[in-house]
Amino acid sequence: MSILEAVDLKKTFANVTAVDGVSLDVGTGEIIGLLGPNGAGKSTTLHMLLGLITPDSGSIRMFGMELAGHRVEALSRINFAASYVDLPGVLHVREVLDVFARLYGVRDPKSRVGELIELLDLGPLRKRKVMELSSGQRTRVQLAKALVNEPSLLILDEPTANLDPDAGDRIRSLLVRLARENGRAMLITSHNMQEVERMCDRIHFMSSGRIVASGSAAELAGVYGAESLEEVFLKVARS
Ligand SMILES: Nc1ncnc2c1ncn2[C@@H]1O[C@H](COP(=O)(O)OP(=O)(O)OP(=O)(O)O)[C@@H](O)[C@H]1O
Repeated sequence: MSILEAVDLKKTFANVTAVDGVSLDVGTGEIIGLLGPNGAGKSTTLHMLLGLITPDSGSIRMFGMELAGHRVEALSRINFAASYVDLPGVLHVREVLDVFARLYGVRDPKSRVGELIELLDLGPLRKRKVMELSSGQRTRVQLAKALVNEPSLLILDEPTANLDPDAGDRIRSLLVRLARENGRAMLITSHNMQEVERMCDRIHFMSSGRIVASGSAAELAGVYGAESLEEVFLKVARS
């Protein structure tokens, strides 16, 4: 079942065309990767899908509803994590998760927050202020926050950017498990090609605001005569 369908999205800031006709869809349990060089338009695309900025044109449907007319209902079923989004720094980790659980109307906030603390290995940090955490620790809190409402669609802008190899590996395994076992759909951006190769069912390469290549990692490697996704990236980015 299609959870997200975006058709022909366009966004221009002053004289910069950030997104120029992007169409994509995400189905139940699918992990879709959005790749591309710096400035390609990935975050702008995600921000339009999240309703944070309004597209100049194009349409977005989530769970069969037009986002523009059903924002509250659609957005209550998705969630988002990015390292550049600040969480309330003076609150303790547990308090932050509790606030978001209540904002999303989670039925039993206390037990959901307990589950997330366990899932993201935040036990030792639960009584620490968010502003005192390292960037990698904050990333784990961001991911816990993104899972608080058990979203059907997770939008993740570089979900493992600040994580050490061990924490990154654990988070990738967790996200893949949530997709495969719980049917959560995900749309992620990443500059880590091994991560994308391991996690994503389908990949879209963006360049100058457009999707210029799409397929599984294996399909893209075949099309570009490359041995790895990293090599595909270099060929696409430099072509
Ligand atoms: N609020 C804004 N005002 C003006 N220009 C913007 C704004 N947001 C993004 N842009 C421009 O739009 C283009 C796409 O930016 P975007 O952040 O979507 O790229 P990205 O693919 O996410 O890049 P990165 O990999 O560096 O995060 C860039 O040229 C950027 O400078």
